Amino acid sequence: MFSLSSTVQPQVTVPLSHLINAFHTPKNTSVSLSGVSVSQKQHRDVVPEHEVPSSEPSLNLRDLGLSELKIGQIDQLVENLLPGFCKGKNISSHWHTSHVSAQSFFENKYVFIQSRGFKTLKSRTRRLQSTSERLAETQNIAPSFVKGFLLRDRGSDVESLDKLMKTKNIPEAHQDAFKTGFAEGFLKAQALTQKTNDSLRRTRLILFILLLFGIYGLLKNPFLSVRFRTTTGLDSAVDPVQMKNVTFEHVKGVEEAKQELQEVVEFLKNPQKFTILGGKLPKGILLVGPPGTGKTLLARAVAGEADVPFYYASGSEFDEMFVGVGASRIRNLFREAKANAPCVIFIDELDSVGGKRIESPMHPYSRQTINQLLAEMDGFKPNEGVIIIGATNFPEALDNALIRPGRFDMQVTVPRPDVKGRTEILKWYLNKIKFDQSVDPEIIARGTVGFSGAELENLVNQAALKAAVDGKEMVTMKELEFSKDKILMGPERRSVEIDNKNKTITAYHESGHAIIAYYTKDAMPINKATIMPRGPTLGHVSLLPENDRWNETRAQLLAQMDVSMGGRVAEELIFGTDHITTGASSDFDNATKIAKRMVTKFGMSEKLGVMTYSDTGKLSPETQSAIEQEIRILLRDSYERAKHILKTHAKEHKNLAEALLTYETLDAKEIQIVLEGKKLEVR
Ligand SMILES: Nc1ncnc2c1ncn2[C@@H]1O[C@H](COP(=O)(O)OP(=O)(O)OP(=O)(O)O)[C@@H](O)[C@H]1O
Ligand SMILES: [Zn+2]
Repeated sequence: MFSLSSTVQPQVTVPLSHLINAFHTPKNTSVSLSGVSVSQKQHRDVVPEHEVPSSEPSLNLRDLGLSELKIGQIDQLVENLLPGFCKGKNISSHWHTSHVSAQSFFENKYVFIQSRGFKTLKSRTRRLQSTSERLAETQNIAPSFVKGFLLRDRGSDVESLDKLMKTKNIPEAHQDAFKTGFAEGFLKAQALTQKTNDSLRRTRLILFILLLFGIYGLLKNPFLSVRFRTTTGLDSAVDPVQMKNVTFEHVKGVEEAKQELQEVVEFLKNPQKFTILGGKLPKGILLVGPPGTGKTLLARAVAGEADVPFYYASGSEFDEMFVGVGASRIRNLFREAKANAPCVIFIDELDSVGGKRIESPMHPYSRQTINQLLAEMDGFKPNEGVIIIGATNFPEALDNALIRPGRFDMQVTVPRPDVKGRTEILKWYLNKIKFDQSVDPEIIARGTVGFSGAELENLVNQAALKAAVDGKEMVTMKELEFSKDKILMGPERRSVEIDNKNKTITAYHESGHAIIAYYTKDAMPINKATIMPRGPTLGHVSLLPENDRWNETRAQLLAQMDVSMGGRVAEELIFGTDHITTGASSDFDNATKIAKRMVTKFGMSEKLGVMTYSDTGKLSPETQSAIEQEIRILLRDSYERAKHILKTHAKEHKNLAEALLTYETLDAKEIQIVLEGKKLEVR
């Protein structure tokens, strides 16, 4: 059994203490920023999870509609919104104990709000003003400048709070966060359009709203912890977020994906007509790609282009502790969607609800959830006009049932942008800030290989921040280069380190396969090995059957098993059992499949004899356990053989991995040269 590394689990909550710390270290704006943005979702699988003690109240960034917090936003959040958010939560004692510097700050607010008066509001507003002034002083920048510079308008998504509160599916425990998010979005929107005076009036209004909600929350649910949000989903209604404002125009550098999705848009515009004309569409579309490449954005754009409702759900939301909650959420979601077809249902992080790995004690009811999802997908006809778009970074981790025909049977790859795409994305985000004539996005694009859309957006924002901190009027190449380097080399660009680490792991993994194939008599000869990611896979070794007809003898099957094992064993030998990756577990699956076939189909087991067991379900428990036992033995032996070979040829293994790291792809001849200990010619 392999438990896949827990870092795959999305982590989008930010402990309040981080925000507070961020706020309390105005000098270290960048450091504290990264402390917060560590939890931004695009870093979720490369950054180790924060230790968020369950008693620690935390904010869910996604609920705020944010992928990261920017300096101005932190300021605003902490100053205006968190108190409303914390209201009614049993948190004050927490601040007493562990956050001394934050304690007084928060206690103040706490008392503030409890006085429930307009005077309080006024003084809070004044306080707000003074803080931005204070910040401005320490940074030597004008507050309005900071705002105009950094807070881009995403506020057009925001409708009236009343309406949204009614129509959005928000578990009770999330409502405060939602309100905060709303108010936050509101602030953002008005930051662009309003002058300070005006904005203060609005801020006051928001504070008032929050205050009311705060009191309401206190009366209703005084000790509801933020992270514990399990029981409230059962009866919640689901309603769409209409995304009229997001179109394909907003998604840059993923032309192929857009083209593939164009047909879906046509379908959604007029489902009946589309099907009458003989058009056929999958029910489910899987958007596959690394984090931050715009999968969510694309899904919204599909709905936006077709002008239909967009239902958002995140796989991790279904990850519930109580029986039936996830399943019932799915049911509600589909019921609402079907009633409002044509529409788009988007399920982000599909792997966290539909992954193979979720059958673990950590996720006791996920099987129910996934079954419900499957039942719902089977339960309507293609012409009903409901399109389900799922997003995942790990398609190989998905439950096979999900990708069968009639379910998520269309895959659209959303890759990291190439240089042209990066240029477009940079231009797009540059146009939202003030930048100097001399700025050449293409130069930056050339230096940012491997950056995702979200990272490029971040780069531009960081440059703007830098310019603001330096008291400049505009962003120049200097700031862009600075933030590029900072992201590339600074502590927060862990993804580069991780990318390098991943590359190394992949190199050892793939050379593990190659070494076994090379030194095992009956294995197929190697065709090539590569660590270049192709589609969603990190790397691969391809083998060539010698003859057209690959006659599978027992020895050949065993060799095949060993080759499969090689990748996993290599990871274990080099990096230790703690670091075995997803890719490695699929090797193990592979080997298991072969072993199973050998025992049950090919009669290749001594113990069970020459017979086939076609329907394993009908066998006696004894026979079944004998089969399992045999499979286990085959796997164990294969594992040992692979381990032995890799240990014996540790030096060759290392050489090959290093050659792969240098050349990325090696063909059969080159592999042989390396394994014979000769030098590869520089290509
Ligand atoms: N191709 C792109 N064009 C424009 N903006 C982009 C692009 N990719 C990412 N972004 C920016 O980054 C943000 C995050 O992207 P998004 O949430 O769509 O990524 P994702 O692929 O869904 O990531 P995840 O896998 O983490 O959910 C977007 O809201 C957008 O601001
Ligand atoms: Zn492998």
